[in-house]
Amino acid sequence: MQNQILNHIKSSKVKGEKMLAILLDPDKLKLEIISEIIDKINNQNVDLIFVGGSTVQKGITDNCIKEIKKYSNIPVLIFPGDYTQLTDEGDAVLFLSLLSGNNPEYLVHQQVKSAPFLKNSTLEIIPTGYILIDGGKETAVQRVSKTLPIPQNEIEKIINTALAAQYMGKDLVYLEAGSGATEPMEVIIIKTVSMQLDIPLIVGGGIRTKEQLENAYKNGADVVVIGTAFEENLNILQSLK
Ligand SMILES: CC(C)=CCC/C(C)=C/CC/C(C)=C/CC/C(C)=C/COP(=O)(O)OP(=O)(O)O
Ligand SMILES: O=P(O)(O)OC[C@@H](O)CO
Ligand SMILES: [Mg+2]
Repeated sequence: MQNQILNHIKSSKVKGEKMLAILLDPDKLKLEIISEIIDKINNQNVDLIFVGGSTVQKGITDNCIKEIKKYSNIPVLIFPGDYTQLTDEGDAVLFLSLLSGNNPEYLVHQQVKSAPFLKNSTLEIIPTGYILIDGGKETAVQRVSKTLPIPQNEIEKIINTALAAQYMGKDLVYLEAGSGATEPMEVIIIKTVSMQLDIPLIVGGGIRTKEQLENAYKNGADVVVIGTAFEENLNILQSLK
């Protein structure tokens, strides 16, 4: 069905049902351990599985998602660092444009390079404004994209960038503090951005505790993404429930 996953995210937002996404990085996932990993995700209120990385070896996302799909019915969204990560094994792609930076490669060229694949693809395409916020240390996204994050105190710029995403027709905004950020972004950012947006808001980067998760939800995040904390402790989801 067209827009199935986006519609699910939108209707959850309307109902106030918060969503949790777990980020899995194909580079770090040996195929042999995927069944064990999925076992830790199933039945833990995980709504979405994101698969991607800033740099992923070409061609491995395919087998990684195939393996995930053997053990789980949770929708798989490709969260691509570049167009080579696209595969029809996924259910949808967060069709990112890195709006916080001024590198045309990540604003539009990666998207152009993905068009020949996407025109014959079954992936649901979800246009997403991706906004990198300074999380206190240099991140993989920053290194790969050669762009600077927006400082947390430039709140007007963050709001305006998120609004511009919505006006451009993006279906989602993703506020990213960077994978493994020492601290999640200040909740005031989530709050002010979410209050001004009509479209759903994804928040990720540095979220490790139940309190941080709840704070993100309370302040208006519709989807929270957890990657590093799960990589470091596969049993963490029990304590976040
Ligand atoms: C639209 C298509 C086909 C591609 C989008 C390309 C764009 C605009 C990417 C944005 C910039 C970028 C490099 C995003 C990466 C997002 C991501 C998957 C982050 C999670 O991975 P990390 O944890 O940061 O990276 P590693 O763990 O691989 O170091
Ligand atoms: O790895 P963490 O810090 O949980 O961040 C998740 C995601 O937002 C990274 O792109
Ligand atoms: Mg990572």
